[in-house]
Amino acid sequence: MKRKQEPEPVNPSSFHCGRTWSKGSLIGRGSFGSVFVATLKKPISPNITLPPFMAVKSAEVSVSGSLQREKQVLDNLRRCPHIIRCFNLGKN
Ligand SMILES: Nc1ncnc2c1ncn2[C@@H]1O[C@H](COP(=O)(O)OP(=O)(O)OP(=O)(O)O)[C@@H](O)[C@H]1O
Repeated sequence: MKRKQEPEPVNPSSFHCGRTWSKGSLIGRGSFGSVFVATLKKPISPNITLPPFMAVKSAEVSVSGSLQREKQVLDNLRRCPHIIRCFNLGKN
């Protein structure tokens, strides 16, 4: 059986709010952050395909450790088709 090709990691320095994507309306709030619609403005590179609409979680720097752990869990589960992919983690 052929294994699905690993998605290329997104370079954090090229994933900018305002340049690469723009923040839209609030979708919901969780224990340590708020989630907004994110709309892709322009492709990062021809090799990396991002969806036209994504969800972006915004939180205070004080809880950035929790976001990092959440990304780690999502990265570990990236081959599961039922788990969302975390494209990037960054400061704005
Ligand atoms: N990838 C996503 N796509 C669409 N909606 C999302 C996505 N992630 C989160 N949401 C929405 O935003 C809300 C808040 O999400 P968040 O991950 O911050 O917290 P939670 O997982 O619901 O709760 P908690 O942080 O307490 O575990 C969710 O309940 C959901 O409605």
